[in-house]
Amino acid sequence: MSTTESLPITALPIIPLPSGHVLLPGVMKRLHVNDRPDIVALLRTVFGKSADEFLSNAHQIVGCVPLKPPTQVQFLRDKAGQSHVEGEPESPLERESFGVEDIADRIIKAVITPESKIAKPADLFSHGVSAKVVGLEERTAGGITVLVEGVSVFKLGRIVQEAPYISAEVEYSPTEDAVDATGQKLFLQLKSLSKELVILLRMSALTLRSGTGLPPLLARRVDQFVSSKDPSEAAALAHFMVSAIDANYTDQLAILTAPSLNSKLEKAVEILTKHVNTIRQQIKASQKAVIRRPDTSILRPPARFRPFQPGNNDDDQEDEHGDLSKRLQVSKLSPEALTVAQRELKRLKRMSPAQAEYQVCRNYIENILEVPWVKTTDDNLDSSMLARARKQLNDDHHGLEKVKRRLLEYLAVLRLKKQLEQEASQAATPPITDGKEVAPSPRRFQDKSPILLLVGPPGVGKTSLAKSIATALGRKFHRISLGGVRDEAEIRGHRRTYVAAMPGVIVSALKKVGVANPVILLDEIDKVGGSSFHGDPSAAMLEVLDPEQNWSFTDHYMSIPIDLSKVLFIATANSLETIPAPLLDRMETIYLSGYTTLEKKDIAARYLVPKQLQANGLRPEQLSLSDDVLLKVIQSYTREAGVRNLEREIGSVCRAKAVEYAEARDEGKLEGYNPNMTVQDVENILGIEKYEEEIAESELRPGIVTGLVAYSSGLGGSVLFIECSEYPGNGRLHLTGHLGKVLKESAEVALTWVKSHAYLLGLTNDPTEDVMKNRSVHLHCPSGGVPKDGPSAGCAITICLISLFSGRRVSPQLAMTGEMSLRGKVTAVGGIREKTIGAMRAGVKTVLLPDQNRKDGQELPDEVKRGLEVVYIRNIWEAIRAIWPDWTVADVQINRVESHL
Ligand SMILES: Nc1ncnc2c1ncn2[C@@H]1O[C@H](COP(=O)(O)OP(=O)(O)OP(=O)(O)O)[C@@H](O)[C@H]1O
Repeated sequence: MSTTESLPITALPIIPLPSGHVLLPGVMKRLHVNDRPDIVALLRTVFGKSADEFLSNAHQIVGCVPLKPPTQVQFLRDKAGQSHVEGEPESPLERESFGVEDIADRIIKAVITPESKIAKPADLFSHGVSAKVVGLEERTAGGITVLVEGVSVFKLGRIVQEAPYISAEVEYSPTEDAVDATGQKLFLQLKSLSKELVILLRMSALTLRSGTGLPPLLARRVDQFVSSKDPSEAAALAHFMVSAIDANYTDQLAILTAPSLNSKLEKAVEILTKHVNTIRQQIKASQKAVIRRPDTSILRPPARFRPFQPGNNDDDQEDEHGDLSKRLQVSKLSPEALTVAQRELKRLKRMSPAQAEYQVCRNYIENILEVPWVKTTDDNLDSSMLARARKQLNDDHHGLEKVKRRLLEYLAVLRLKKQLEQEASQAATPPITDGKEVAPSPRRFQDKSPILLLVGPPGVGKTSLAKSIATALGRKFHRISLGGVRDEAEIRGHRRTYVAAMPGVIVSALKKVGVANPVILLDEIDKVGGSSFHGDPSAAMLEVLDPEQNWSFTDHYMSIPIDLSKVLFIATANSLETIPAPLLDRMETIYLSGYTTLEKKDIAARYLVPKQLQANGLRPEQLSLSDDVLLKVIQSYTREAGVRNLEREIGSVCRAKAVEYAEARDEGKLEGYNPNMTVQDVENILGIEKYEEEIAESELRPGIVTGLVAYSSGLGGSVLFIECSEYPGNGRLHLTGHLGKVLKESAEVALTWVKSHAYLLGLTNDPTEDVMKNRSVHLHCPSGGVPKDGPSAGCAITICLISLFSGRRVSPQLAMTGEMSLRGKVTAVGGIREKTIGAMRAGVKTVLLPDQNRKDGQELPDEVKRGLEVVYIRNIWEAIRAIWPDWTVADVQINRVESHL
């Protein structure tokens, strides 16, 4: 739109614009005037000297005329927007700094910094723009700023005056044409380019650090301004946009002199397109730069602490992605795992390594790739498997016949199942697509073999049995120690949302062995913590150990179902008491009881001595340990159900002998070295005896009875002395010796029974007399520091009280165990094997066992059967008869009276 007709002025005072500046209609411009007496004179004359005069003359129009572009030199601008003149490029760097391909050959010589000078009429460009002076400002740095607003384009005519300022006749350009169809198209193009530019400038405010971006508020305003324009304002939009982007001098001059609206719009579209492309490139380049040099100074340690990382650049990142993709292609994953891994890899490719999430995602993919989803080792399940397994178990372990038999049964079943599986899979051959193996269908044969639980005292060979099974099967072996696991996350892994999240022990074990069918030993399953605020680890074990569920075990970190059905789990425990019932229910228990002295001697001779000789660098002929020596070590230096301490003591003996041998050899006195070890040598090497025969020290007096105890900690069995003493009192029973509740109750039951049968026993003269009248009894079990509990001392306490009241002694070589009811009935107890072995070790000759334990008695080791006389009793009367065969008082009562209540 033109305002030509409303402007009658034909001669205008002219402000020559500073070099490189162009004013366009509708646009405001600040002109910094410094050292320009011509402009100061113009302003004084035209607008008066005072502010009031200026305001009253504010309608005055001036002509703003740009300077002619130098004809002999071409202006070019570099990326930083500086003007340069054409010339030969001096270096690739110089060429690079322009980054404009089409001027690559011509290029740039020097930076032009035009000094302000008083322009002459000859310097003026042919066209200019009439403008309103809308403001004047004094500058702090000196000079003034003139604010002008462009009104209309004119052609410069005759110069009317040259000094003190230029004044010239002007000829306004004709009214602009109405917008035709082409103009309409160009206008729309210009509008959309303008909008795109605003968006790009907003984006660059986020990505570029150079401050080229547009603040959001301003961007919105510009956007609104552009949107509000209609085709009739096409020229105004062109002027505004070309000025706003600060297009180069020649382009602005081209707009100024455009002969028609369409050519102006065409030029504006061209300028804007160029500009939009440049900004796009800048944004792209800046994104690359972010990837190349992530500005993560906050996230990273300072450079001097940073380890050297070779080639931390784009290529490395692409290598990493390529490497992961390759591994993904070759790894055999389950279909679910493959889908997840592909999805995560896609996510990873979109991320910048500077993002914290990048490493998390990468670790996750690595973990998926490391888990053996389908890879297995071939089981040695051929026809010779059972014979081989039997040999392996026998080679590694002495005795344990029952356990070995059970393990062989287990392996036989496994083999039969495997055969069935093979037959089934042959019948339904898996589909092959594109030569690739198809993952097994979820309805395949599931191996639901029971999970074995080996229970027994420490050092009886539970771990080594599991290892032997793995060797016999040819499977990989891994041991997971569950002792002290309190946190469910240790078994199931942490969710990935946590910092430093990891998979749980089960997945870690699979990653370590690298196959899906290892033998995994879950050691010390009885020491897994119960439910707490950390979750319930034993509940997590339920899923692991349930053959019905564990084919789709879900680790919190992996969150993909993992098939554990091919894993052979073997658990070990020292006692069953702390294992939760549901967990116990899922396992098949195999008991391993402690070894007898003779068994230990055999184990030592066949396995431990050769092992320790080798460990200490001795040859078999350089040390010989006789049976006596071994027995001495077993009986005087170890007291345990297993053989771990025994192995350690044998190790000490071997070391001492190794030193002796080495010294003899070094001194050349080998002929004086004696490879045979004597019992005396053992005492010299191992020091004074740690354990002496307990029976030897016990005195024979009324009120002392030898009971039997099996330690719940799995330490085997031993004897337990029960001592009673009476003192004048009011019938009180005083109990000491760290006794548990059940044991105390047993003592009360025993006292009640004795009181009620005192007359029959001949302890009182009158059936109505209280045997406890005027006396109190103190019952004590020595080793007061060791907690004792359980009902099995009932019989022994009763006998102890009877012995005290009757004054009859009980032989210390006679021990007894059995729970007693209030009717005097002796009932079954546990741990018979441990108790009898302990009794024999302590020098006991006769044991009284409940008749109900006859079956356990029959299964006792031959050595125990030979060394101990076992008497089975059904009630306390039978016990009395067995202990004091000469006591006739009670004899009469045995079969007639069982109970007096
Ligand atoms: N019957 C046996 N024959 C040969 N060696 C044995 C026998 N029993 C145990 N050993 C040996 O005793 C040592 C300890 O055994 P192992 O580590 O298997 O005990 P464990 O029952 O697993 O103990 P814990 O409950 O403390 O883990 C091993 O060196 C093992 O070879």
